[in-house]
Amino acid sequence: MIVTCRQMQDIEARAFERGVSAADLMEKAGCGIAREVWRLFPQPGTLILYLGSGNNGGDALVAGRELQKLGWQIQVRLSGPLEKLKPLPRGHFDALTDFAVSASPIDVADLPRPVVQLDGLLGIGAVGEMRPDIRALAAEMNALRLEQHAHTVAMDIPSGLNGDTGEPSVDCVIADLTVTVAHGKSGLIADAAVSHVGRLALVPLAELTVEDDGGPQLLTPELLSGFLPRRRFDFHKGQAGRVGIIAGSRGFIGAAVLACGGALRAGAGLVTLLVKEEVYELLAAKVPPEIMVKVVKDYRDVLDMRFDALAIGPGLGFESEDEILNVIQYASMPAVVDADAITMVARTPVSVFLTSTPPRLLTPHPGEMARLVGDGSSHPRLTQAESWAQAFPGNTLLLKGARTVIATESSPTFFNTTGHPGMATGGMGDVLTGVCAALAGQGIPLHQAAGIGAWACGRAAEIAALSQAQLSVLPTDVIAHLGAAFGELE
Ligand SMILES: NC(=O)C1=CN([C@@H]2O[C@H](COP(=O)(O)OP(=O)(O)OC[C@H]3O[C@@H](n4cnc5c(N)ncnc54)[C@H](OP(=O)(O)O)[C@@H]3O)[C@@H](O)[C@H]2O)[C@@H](O)CC1
Ligand SMILES: [K+]
Repeated sequence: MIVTCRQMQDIEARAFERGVSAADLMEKAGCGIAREVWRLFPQPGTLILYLGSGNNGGDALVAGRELQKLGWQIQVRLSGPLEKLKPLPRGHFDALTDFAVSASPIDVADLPRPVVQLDGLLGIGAVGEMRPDIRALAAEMNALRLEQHAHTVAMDIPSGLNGDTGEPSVDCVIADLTVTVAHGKSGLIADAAVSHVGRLALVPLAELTVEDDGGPQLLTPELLSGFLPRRRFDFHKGQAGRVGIIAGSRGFIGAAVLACGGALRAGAGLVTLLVKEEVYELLAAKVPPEIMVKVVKDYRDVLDMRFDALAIGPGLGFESEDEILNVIQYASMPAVVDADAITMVARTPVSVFLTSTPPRLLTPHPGEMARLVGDGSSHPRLTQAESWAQAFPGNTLLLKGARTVIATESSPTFFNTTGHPGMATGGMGDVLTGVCAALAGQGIPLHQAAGIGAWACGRAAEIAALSQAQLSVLPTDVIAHLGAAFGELE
C-alpha cells in the first residue's frame, strides 16, 4: 500500500493510541534500515550521519549504531545545536560511542571506503521548503556524492522531496537508496522523484499494518516470496514448465541466447528455442547445453506444439511479421511479448489483442510504449501502464525504466524497487523476457511473474555489482546472479 505523509502520520497516531511505543518503532525502523544498507554495502567503510532535529535523524542514529557493530566508522554532521534534537534521537545520540561530530564538511579522501552518508535530515514531518541550515547540508551531501563518489541512503524519504507529490525542491537530496518505513509514500513513486529516490527498500512494521486499499504496491521480497510456489519433492521437469522461445535472427543472435539463459535460471523445466533455418547453426552452437534448438519453416508451426508458455520477440527482426502476429493472436498458452514483437503489435489494429483469449505480457521500454500508446506517452508512467491495462483486460503491461511499473486490470499495480544505472546495457530486457516466460510456464500468473522477474533481474544486477563497478555489469552477469536473487525469495 502507498500512503501520503498525512495518512502515515494518522496510522502512526492510531498505533500510539493503542499503546504502541514510538521508541520501539524507531528501533525496528533503524535496524531494518541498517539491514538494507548492509545488503548493498556488505563491506564496512565510513558512515556519515546527517541529522536534522526530528525522528528522521533518530532512524539514522539507530541504523548507524547497528552498522558500527559491523565495523563501520561513524562521523556525524548536525544541522543545529544538540539541544534542538527531539527526545528520541537525543537519547540515541547520547548512547552512541566512538564517533566524531564534525563542524564543517568532511574530507573523505583518506577515510575507509565505501563512504555512505545517511540522510536523516527530514522525513515525513517536513513542512514547506527546506530551511537554509538543512538545505546547506543537503547540498553538501549531493556534492560529496557527485565529487567524491560517496553513496547516499535516505531515511524514509530523501530530504527536500515532497513526500506526497514527489516534487524535488532545490538541493533536494539525491539518494542511491531510499529505505522507507512502514509503507511506501506516494511521492517516492512519482516520475519526477525517480533520480532522487534511487533504489527503494521498505522496512515493514507489523504494528503499523492496515487493511490494504487495493492500490499500487512496492515489490518487496516479502510480497514476492508469496508468489513463488513451493515444489513437491517428486516434482519433475514436465511440471516445471515447457517454455518456447521465439527469438533471434541474422545479426541478433545474442538476444536469443540471453532470453534462453534467463529462462533457464528462472527454473524452466524444458526450454526450446525456435528458429529459422538460416540461424540454426549459429544458435545451436551458442546457446547453453540445456537448451533445445528447433528449426521451424514458419513460426506458426508453434501453434501445434505443446508449450506451457512462450517468449516472443528478442532479436527477431521484422521478416516474419505476419507469422509472429498470428502466434501472438492464436497461441493457446500465456506469452511474453517483447522487443520487435511489441512494435509489430503497435502497428496492428488493437482488436488483435482484444480477441486473443490467453493472457499476454507486453514488456515495452519507453520508446516501444510510445509506439503502443501514441500521444498517451506524455502521461505519467503509472497512467500509461494502467490505461493500457484497462483497455486490454486480462493482459499485463510491464513498462521498463528505472522504476519499472507493472499493470493488469483488477490487480494492484506494482512498482519495482531493485536495480541500478549499470543496467542501462542492451540485452537486459532479453533476460527479463526469458525469466518472465519461465515463471509463467510454472503456472505463475503473468502479473506476478512480471513482478518477480523485474525484481529478480534488478536484484541480480545489484549482487553482480558487489564485486565490480555497476557500469561493468552485463546481462550475462545478471543471468549468473539470478540464482542468488531467487535465493532471497525462498
Ligand atoms: N512513520 C512512522 O511510523 C515512523 C517514523 N519514523 C521516522 O520519523 C520520521 C518523522 O519524524 P518527525 O515527525 O519527527 O519529523 P522529521 O521528518 O524528522 O522532521 C521534523 C523536524 O524537522 C523540522 N522541520 C520541519 N520542516 C522543516 C523544513 N522545511 N526545513 C527545516 N526543518 C524542518 C522540524 O523542526 P521545527 O520546525 O519543529 O523546529 C522538526 O523537528 C519519519 O520520516 C521516519 O524517518 C520512525 O522512526 C518510526 C516509525
Ligand atoms: K531523509
